[in-house]
Amino acid sequence: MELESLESCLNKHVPADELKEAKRILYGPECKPLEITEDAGNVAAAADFEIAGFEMPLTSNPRKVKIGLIQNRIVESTNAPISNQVTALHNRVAEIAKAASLMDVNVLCMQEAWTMPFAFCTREKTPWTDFAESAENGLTTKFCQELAQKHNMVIVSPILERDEEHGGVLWNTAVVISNTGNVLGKSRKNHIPRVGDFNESTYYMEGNTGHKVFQTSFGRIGVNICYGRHHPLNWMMYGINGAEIVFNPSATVGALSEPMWSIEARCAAIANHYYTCAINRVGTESFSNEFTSGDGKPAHKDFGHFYGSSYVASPDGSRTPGLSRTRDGLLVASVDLNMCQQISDKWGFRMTARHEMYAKVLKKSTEPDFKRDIVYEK
Ligand SMILES: NC(=O)NCCC(=O)O
Repeated sequence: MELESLESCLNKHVPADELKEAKRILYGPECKPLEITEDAGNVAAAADFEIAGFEMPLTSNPRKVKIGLIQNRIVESTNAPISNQVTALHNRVAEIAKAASLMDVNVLCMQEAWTMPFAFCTREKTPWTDFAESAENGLTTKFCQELAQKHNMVIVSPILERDEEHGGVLWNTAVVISNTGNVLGKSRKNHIPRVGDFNESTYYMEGNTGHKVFQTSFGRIGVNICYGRHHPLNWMMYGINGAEIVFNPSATVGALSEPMWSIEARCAAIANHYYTCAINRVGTESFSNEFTSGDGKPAHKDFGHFYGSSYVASPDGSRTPGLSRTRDGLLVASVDLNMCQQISDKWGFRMTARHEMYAKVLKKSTEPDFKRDIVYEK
């Protein structure tokens, strides 16, 4: 049986008088519970998903924004007709987005490739490439444009993109939709995993949209998709472009990455003076045909367990508890964007970063005649 969450385990087993101090050390300055409105609670209960809300620490001069993160299982089996799978996921996300709207969420983000099973492990081209859609005018973008207008929310929608203008090639892309319903633009996944069952280079190449930051009515946002979270320079560039919130829509499994999950996005929030939002899907997805991991172990039909645990981290080092490891959920975090500037003024990592020094040596290190600066005893 899967553990429900780290927090449920701590709450159950750590004595009450020590729990507060343990959480301060683990999670930093306290995130206070945010009241779940009765209507939002009722939607979550009826549709059987977790809803959790937190108010993250505030500055003396707050500029508040509410972020919503959705994590979910796939709804239909992986061999159901594609349109049934996509429609079922649209319906599921519409339910959760309704609760987000009842919590006055301003910016909502879904998990990586949210309209499909995470089928890239199979390395089969069909039927999975048929899930790809145009970022600008595909069905899912139209669905999100309606949601954005209806709920007055910015929506970040990570999909498998088919780029019709360039020969129909595929990308792993997040579409950013303004609360007006207009498509603001798109951000493609920069770093493609080649680890374990994550064989995504079979489907698409490293992204070519750089580190775009989108000015929305609710702050400047960037999207660093999944495996990009292992790359500190990738995180850094969104900060250099002025991001105040960076979303990390992901799909990752326990055996591979769980000990890294709570650290990487949180470190990025601290190092770059912005909020980070780590989102992971939930559940175990099975496929009809066996696949191997190229490691001599027996062929198998599933990836293992996607462990959810979505959370938000603040530039002040605090973080929310994670959502469940097993259930669909909506995490609502009320954040204060002025924290980005105040923490930058306090810690001064931009001022002390010495980028000019690193820029030179980094450039040199990519050249074929580069020699490492190692000192040997004579
Ligand atoms: N989707 C994806 O890039 N997963 C790679 C595995 C990981 O980064 O944990």
